[in-house]
Amino acid sequence: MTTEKLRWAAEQYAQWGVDVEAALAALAQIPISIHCWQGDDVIGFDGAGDLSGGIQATGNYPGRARSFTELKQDIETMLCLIPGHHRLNLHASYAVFEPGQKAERDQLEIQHFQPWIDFAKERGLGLDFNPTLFGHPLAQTATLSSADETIRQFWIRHCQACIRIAESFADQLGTSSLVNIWIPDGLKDIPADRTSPRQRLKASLDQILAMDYDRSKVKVAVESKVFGIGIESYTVGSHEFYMNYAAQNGLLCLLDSGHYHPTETISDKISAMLMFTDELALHISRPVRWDSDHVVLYDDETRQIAQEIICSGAERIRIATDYFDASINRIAAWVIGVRSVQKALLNALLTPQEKMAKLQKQQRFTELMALQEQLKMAPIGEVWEVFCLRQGVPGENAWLKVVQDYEKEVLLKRNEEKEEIA
Ligand SMILES: C[C@H](O)[C@H](O)[C@@H](O)C(=O)CO
Ligand SMILES: [Mn+2]
Repeated sequence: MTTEKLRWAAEQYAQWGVDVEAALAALAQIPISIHCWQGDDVIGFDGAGDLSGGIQATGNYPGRARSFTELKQDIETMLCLIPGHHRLNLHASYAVFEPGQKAERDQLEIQHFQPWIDFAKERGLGLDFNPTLFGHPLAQTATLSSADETIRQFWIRHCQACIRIAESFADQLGTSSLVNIWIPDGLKDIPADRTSPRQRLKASLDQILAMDYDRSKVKVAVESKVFGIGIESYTVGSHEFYMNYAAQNGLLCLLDSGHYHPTETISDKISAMLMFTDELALHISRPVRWDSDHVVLYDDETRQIAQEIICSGAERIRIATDYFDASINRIAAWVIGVRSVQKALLNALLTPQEKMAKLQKQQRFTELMALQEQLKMAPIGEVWEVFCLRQGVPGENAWLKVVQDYEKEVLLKRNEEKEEIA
């Protein structure tokens, strides 16, 4: 039945000159860096402090992962429901300590992440990393832009420790690791001095990058933001700051789709940024009114982002997901979000891009619009089902039952059991 369906779908797409098998093969080669923090509402394991920094995981759905063991179990369940081969994106706050062991964030070492490396090695996953400059007593006011030198140096040491740890990820897993720096520094109301914090942030980044590390193994990215809760009027790490800093220092500029003004989209930025840099990093999220970190859906902007990724060359773009929804089953949130990104990438791979670019160049906009609308009725669902089948994961109508069974057998029992330690 599936073969018949794929044959019929392939015939439909062939009318537009699209090769379905080539699209399926290309999709299987595009890794998504899946964020670990959807599994536990960005709390982490080091108990340093409640989530802060102007971000929020809203909702209180039962069964949140409370330890490495529980989060690993949830990630394993999630990975069985997502087609393809991907990467795991960790935050430094997910350090795994032996009972009674602890380490401050500026003292973190590879031993604190070896359980994650072993997990990744067993499953053929790459690991990406994020210094955690929030949810900590020394992140209450500012971090890399702090006027308190002791605080600023603490966070510089933390970022340098994370680069050293990521270098070991790359050594042990044989794939480079992205270290993405995002800081929550900013002000609730109108600043008197926008310049000095930015001068301190620049000095901090210069000091971090002065360390000796292998730039073929560790790719450092910097992530901008327009505002956060409690820092509505000014963020030190603005897009203009990081876009220029990244270009001047050979870093990746990371665009988070929830970090711009409500009517501003990152899809339009991708081709412009890649005119002037070799690589770009993305956090695909879904803002609703603000950087609300809603689960990514198969919507217009996600499809546009995917279109730009495929047109620009997926090998130049590090794709990651970033959202944290605590109002629904957290494994379902992962599965829906990552599969939405993949569906959007498949849609882009099934688009007759050259044909459409030619219509634009010839200013045949009537035909272009008609073709764009016609393609919305194309049978992508049949092709997606075959992709899931070939990748050994349940199709659209089957994966939720697996999550619901897991919820009954595992997640709901967590509330009855005491919290595990490791
Ligand atoms: C937890 C992540 O580091 C965080 O979401 C950051 O990437 C971000 O987008 C903050 O708004
Ligand atoms: Mn982000």
